[in-house]
Amino acid sequence: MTTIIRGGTVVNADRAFRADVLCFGDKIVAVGEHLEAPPHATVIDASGQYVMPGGIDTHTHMQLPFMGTVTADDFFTGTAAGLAGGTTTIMDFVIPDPKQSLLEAYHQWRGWAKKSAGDYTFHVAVTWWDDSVHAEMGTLVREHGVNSFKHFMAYKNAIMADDETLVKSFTRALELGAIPTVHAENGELVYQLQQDLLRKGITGPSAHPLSRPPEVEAEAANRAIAIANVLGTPVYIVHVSCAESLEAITRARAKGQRVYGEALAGHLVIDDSVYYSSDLEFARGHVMSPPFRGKHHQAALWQGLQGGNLHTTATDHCTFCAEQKAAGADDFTKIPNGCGGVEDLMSVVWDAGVATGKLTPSEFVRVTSTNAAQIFNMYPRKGLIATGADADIVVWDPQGTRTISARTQFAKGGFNVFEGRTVQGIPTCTLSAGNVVFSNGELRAVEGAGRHIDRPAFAPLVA
Ligand SMILES: NC(=O)NCCC(=O)O
Ligand SMILES: [Zn+2]
Ligand SMILES: [Zn+2]
Repeated sequence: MTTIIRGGTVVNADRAFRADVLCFGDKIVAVGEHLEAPPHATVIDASGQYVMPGGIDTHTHMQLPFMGTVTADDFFTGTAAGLAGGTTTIMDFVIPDPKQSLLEAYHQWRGWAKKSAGDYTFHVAVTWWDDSVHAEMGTLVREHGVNSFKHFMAYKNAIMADDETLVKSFTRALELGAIPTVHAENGELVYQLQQDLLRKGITGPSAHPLSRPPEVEAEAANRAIAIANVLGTPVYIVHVSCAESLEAITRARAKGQRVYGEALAGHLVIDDSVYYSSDLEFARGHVMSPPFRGKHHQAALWQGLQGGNLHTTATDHCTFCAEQKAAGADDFTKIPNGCGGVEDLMSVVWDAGVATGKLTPSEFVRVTSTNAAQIFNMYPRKGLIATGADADIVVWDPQGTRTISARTQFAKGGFNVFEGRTVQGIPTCTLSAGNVVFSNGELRAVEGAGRHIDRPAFAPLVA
């Protein structure tokens, strides 16, 4: 299939320029002014629009078995929703049960992901430790294109990694040229605070943020950063939600440590008032960890993105419907943690970032794709509009608007944390591997068309 995108402004992380983009098969084969195209080529008119690398959502959970249930979006519906929003690659998580073989879990997730409509790749969680985990990390890196390992410092009595696991896994990741990543929350403190709140009879969703204050996140972020510093490993902190964690990252980076941070679209624009709604279904719908925070944390996160101390944007897309969330109607600790957003990531970051003047279009590309591609070693295949790169492209109308609603979204779960928000900046066309998969509101996602993206170790900018 040959496609030419004519008359737009190509935006890369380093510059923006007027050019046509010619795609053949799954690759970009030419970028330049007034390109010739074969007569049978599909022509996309991008005049007045931006032509940008498709988004990379560094943090999703499709079809995740979690807290006694399974997320509403599977790999087809979740990746298809991403394509509708201009996100063409997701980075999902293999999460082995404690004592489960990492390789067994990896193959399980690879099987589930075969139905993906867009490209995908996996971080693998290290939830326990013994010599077999050490060995399987090596196999995953050398034979399966995994170069990042996730550590949950929260979720005690489930998937929480203790300090021994963190130290041993970080050490192993360093040997292998892989990057350790952490969900930074002190799981013991969360557990104790939860029990305390339940004892006091505070059982509703408003207890959720009380059990996970910023200090709980900051302690874990500081600990992970200190461990990484002692061992000499890079470290990537997922879903940084508060000023205190960002301060830890900023301090470490100022001393030359390779620390990277991810901001979620939700944490950038939603505040903790959602937990105090009298509509308990609405409040439960927002239960995710770390929780939404007070407004000054949002301002800090934007400064982190602007100042280069936060690097990527993501959603932690992890959808549960109201019935699933109702499992915690009498006990907030039983509400499945997670919210959606993969479909809205690009528009929410553009609307609140670029349309308000906080980010330039090139900075937008940097934080929605290029940095992710570089940190996780998919660059220049992903995160760049250039000859030889994957034809994962979003044609972007910077003036176009849309009102986000669960009623019109492609994602499952029947709920949207951005409900009612009118965003400026929308995709008019998305190409995935050279195929038009979304055009002017029409989703043409194909089940199984997505590919697994191998990520070699020793990313040049990181390891
Ligand atoms: N974030 C969340 O609440 N659910 C998904 C699992 C995780 O990332 O912690
Ligand atoms: Zn997490
Ligand atoms: Zn997550």
